[in-house]
Amino acid sequence: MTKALNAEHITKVFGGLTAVDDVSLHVDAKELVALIGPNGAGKTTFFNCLTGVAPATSGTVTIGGYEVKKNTKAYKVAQMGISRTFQNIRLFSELSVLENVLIALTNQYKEGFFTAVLRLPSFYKTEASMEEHAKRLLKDFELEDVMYFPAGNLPYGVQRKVEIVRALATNPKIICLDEPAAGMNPEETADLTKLIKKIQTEYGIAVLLIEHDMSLVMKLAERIYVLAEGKLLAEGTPQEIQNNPDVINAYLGGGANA
Ligand SMILES: Nc1ncnc2c1ncn2[C@@H]1O[C@H](COP(=O)(O)OP(=O)(O)OP(=O)(O)O)[C@@H](O)[C@H]1O
Repeated sequence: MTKALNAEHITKVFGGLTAVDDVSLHVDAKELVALIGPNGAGKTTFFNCLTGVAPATSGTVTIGGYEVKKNTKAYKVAQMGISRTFQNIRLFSELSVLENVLIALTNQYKEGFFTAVLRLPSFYKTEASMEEHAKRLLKDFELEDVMYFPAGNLPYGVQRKVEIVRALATNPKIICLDEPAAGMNPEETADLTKLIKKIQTEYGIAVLLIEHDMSLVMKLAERIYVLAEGKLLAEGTPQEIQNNPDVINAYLGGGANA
């Protein structure tokens, strides 16, 4: 089976600091994998290498079997089938929830230049299909009640949810979520857990999850990779990771939210 994501020997150097050091990781199609590690371990930097936000110093990334060429722009990498969320919410706060999702859909509903400029009938048909698609997604994730609200006015947990649905709207092979539960209350975290599971099982999209909330990770992940000081410390099932002495020493025993 083609892997949703295959990253081999990724290294990222900032000046004198090697933030990610020869890390290889893969996510199979429809698999849910977590990447954990103490603060500063290199998790977000690794995500940035995967998604073209800050290209790796060395190493290769393939998405759905296609290699990401060096210096490919982040939006081109996204078009190859990887989408992500950031630690800090990056919605268009003045726009409505619906408009935020519509923006993410535009790549899938491309219109010819003349069709758009001349406002030919197919332009309006495409617009209507996009809106229907966006509303279907919002309904599916129980966001239809807030779809006309400015995204920036919504509670934090709801904004996070909108951001994930927006990432889903690009029709990716894999979604990378960077600490989606950070700052959420227990009720919001429970809702988020269901949402992530739904992306994997009902939408058939692979998920790579960075998260400090260990109960969420242990509940959701099929496999876990552990980073420490930029290096891959361990890889295994949740049970193997929980019982790995190196991991307990470096992370779970180090005051993490276990
Ligand atoms: N743009 C940058 N320039 C220089 N150093 C950086 C840059 N980005 C990250 N770093 C450094 O790289 C290391 C890894 O940081 P990174 O944010 O990837 O860790 P993390 O595992 O995601 O941490 P956290 O769990 O706190 O988000 C840190 O020492 C950080 O200071």
